[in-house]
Amino acid sequence: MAAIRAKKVKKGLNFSIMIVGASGLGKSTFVNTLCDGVVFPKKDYPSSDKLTFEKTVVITPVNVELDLDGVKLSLSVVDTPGFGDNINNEACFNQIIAYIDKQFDDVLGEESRIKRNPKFIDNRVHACLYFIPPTGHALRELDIEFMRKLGPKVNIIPVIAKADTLSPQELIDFKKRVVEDLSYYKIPTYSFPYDEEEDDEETIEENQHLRSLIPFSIIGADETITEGNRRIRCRQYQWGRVEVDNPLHCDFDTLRHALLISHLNDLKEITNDVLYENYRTEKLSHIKDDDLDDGASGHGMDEVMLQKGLLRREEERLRQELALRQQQLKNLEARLSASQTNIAGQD
Ligand SMILES: Nc1nc2c(ncn2[C@@H]2O[C@H](COP(=O)(O)OP(=O)(O)OP(=O)(O)O)[C@@H](O)[C@H]2O)c(=O)[nH]1
Repeated sequence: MAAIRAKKVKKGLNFSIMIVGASGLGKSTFVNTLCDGVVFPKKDYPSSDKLTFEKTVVITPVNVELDLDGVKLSLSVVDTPGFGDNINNEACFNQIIAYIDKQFDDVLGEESRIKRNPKFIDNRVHACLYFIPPTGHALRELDIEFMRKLGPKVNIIPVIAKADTLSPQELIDFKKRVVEDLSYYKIPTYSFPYDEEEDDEETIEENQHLRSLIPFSIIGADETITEGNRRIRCRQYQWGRVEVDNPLHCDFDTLRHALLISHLNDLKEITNDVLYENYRTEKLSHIKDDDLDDGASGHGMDEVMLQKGLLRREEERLRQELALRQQQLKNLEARLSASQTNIAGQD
């Protein structure tokens, strides 16, 4: 299975990830580290008195072209700054969910067109990284509520932000509590699925390992140093440094590999075959109900389109038949008038 995924990646692909979490949790730094460049410039943070007003969530997709060992990947990063700052987060939830729905609607609309738009861009979100604050306690009500709302629409991958602020033991305990909460509150997240009967041992082991890391611990780099031939992306402290790409320090590198290489196609397939399909079914069944409520005879968008096409064809057929009959009538009238002239001549 892993080999098939790697083959598909070689063709050059597009992929869309959404980054969600409270302000200041290191989302922009993470994206810059993921892309190994400055996608989002470092911000000047306002003083605490300026943070009291309510911010609006601005949904801003940014496209980045990545070269992963010769493989071109067009990555769309959907950042959602400021989520979780407001006392009432309902508006933020709605905006983020509306963004995901809009991408599904665009694909649904495109599928229903008789003539396809060759320039159509599919912007459906394939993975949503949900940044959990490193509180060391458990999931907050806000995290639970939001992930439960998002889960049916997008592959959620929970991550612990700024994992370097927790000691190794605190991190182990926090991960355990988050996993318990995810299960207790039945929060649908991406599960690194595998098939015990069909997949090979290596694939099963890889997925089991990835599952065991959920929620992934993340550290964002704020500088890069060179030691000999080694390029080290890290954060430096008085007591030492944490290395972002070192699996002993955090799960960043493993997550990056899963997201952009090994599980990219699986995330896209689940988005298309499961999440979009569920959305489409629900949406079309609502259209059907609305049609029935209105007394209309259509059965969902596809059926309405079909009925329209059939009606148009019937109209065309009747038009042609009318033209034929009119011609036949004209011929008959001409023959009648000719025979009347003959009769008059004979008289
Ligand atoms: N300790 C630690 N600090 C981090 C980490 N990642 C980012 N930071 C710091 O946290 C601060 C905020 O980082 P940003 O990346 O701007 O956070 P953000 O989530 O994008 O913030 P908003 O765009 O306001 O939502 C910066 O000073 C970063 O240097 C990390 O992994 N560990």
